[in-house]
Amino acid sequence: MEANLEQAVKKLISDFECPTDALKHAMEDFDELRRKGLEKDDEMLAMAPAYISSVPTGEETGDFLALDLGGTNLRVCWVRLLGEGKYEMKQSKATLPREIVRNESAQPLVDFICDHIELFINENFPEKVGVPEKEFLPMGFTFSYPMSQRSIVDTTLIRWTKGFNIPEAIGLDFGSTLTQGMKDRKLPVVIEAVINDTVGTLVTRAYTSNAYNTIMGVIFGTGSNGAYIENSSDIPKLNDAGNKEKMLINIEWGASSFKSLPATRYDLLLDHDTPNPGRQMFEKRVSGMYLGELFRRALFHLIKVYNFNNGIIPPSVTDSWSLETSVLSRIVVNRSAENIKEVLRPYGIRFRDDSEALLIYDVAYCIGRRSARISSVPIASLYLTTGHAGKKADIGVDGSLVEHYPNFVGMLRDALKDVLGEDEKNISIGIAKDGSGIGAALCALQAVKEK
Ligand SMILES: Nc1ncnc2c1ncn2[C@@H]1O[C@H](COP(=O)(O)OP(=O)(O)OP(=O)(O)O)[C@@H](O)[C@H]1O
Repeated sequence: MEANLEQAVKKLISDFECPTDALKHAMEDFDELRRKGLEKDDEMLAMAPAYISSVPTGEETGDFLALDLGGTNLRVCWVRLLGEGKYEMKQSKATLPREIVRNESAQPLVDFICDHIELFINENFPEKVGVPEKEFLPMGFTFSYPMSQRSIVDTTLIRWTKGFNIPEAIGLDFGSTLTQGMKDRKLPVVIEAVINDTVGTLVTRAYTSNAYNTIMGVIFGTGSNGAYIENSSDIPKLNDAGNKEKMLINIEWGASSFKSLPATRYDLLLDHDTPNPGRQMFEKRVSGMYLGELFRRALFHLIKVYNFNNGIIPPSVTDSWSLETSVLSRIVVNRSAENIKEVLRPYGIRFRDDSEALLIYDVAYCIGRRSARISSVPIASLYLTTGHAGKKADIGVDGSLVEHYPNFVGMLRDALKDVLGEDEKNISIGIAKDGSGIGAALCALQAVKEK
């Protein structure tokens, strides 16, 4: 191993450190951004009221379709809520093609979604084809992009995130666009609720956990974002809360930029090469879409400047976005030279000796650890500033990163302990499995009840 390489990795690791003081400063920044977003629109944090005013008790029942348009996948589901926090679910999943999610026109996306709904209905509900409108299947739609809402179904897309770029759809109500697409195809479906996956995660966790004090839903998937429960009276921009005391708020915290958090050279280079430089800065350090790319950039630097891999830059390291975050998970799961060599061999990475492989482990580890530590900022800030300090509180989480990156929740808890001290023990964190699907069904149920 080259001594220079060891020094370079040490420096890299220290660049990815996130000291407790910086996290605490960022919590203050976050609280300021949160309050501004509650005051008026067009602030850095969208703070979008979801027009859902309560969380489920676990006793809800009913059958619903759910549609989940995430950053990576499309899911069409059938959900049966059984009460007692239980459910049955059937789903079909498709990866969203890049040329569809980066397109001048929204029509290819609408067609793609309608194709999948049609297939799902033909397979599971053939008896519904051709029924009159009052017999249509009620559907909850999880649309996880920054949107403003005027009611539980009326939305306006503010901007795309997570690598989507369909300019035509911005400023429009994507739920209506989709409804029109379904009408054109005569699909027997009616959208009853449009929600964000954060809200879906919160309500799903409340439904399934028996915790009674679920206060937040957090996504760690392609993007990262959260929802929480706010007092309607503390949302100055809300004109009409419809006599509802509480309101679930989708924060869009992926957009936060915390001046106090140090940026590495890899963050700056990555940001520069995205379609939205200077924006979504939290997301670019935390979420699944970006961690693999940060790792690729770190490898590139180590090869180019420190002769790692004998100075050979394989295509997996030259080509942007060619290293998935799942690669980091596979490295970090086992700190043995054998594992690291095996995971990185297909990507054209070779090691002079075992200690060099372990250095690369440390690089992968510090990128994931920083993500988990930064994630503590909005969670701890909300816990402290929305009336939960010193009390038990439960948080639902969902997304491939938190589910599959080894010990992500453990690292998040360590950071919470750093910033909250003993209060960390008051917080329970649990995966809200199938949050987008179950959550969409639960919100559709609430919408139907309130009609
Ligand atoms: N094993 C893994 N470990 C860590 N990250 C992973 C793993 N598998 C997938 N990912 C990352 O998770 C992201 C996809 O997250 P998820 O499966 O929750 O999809 P999604 O619902 O489309 O995302 P979102 O909810 O943000 O819209 C991708 O960016 C991918 O790189």
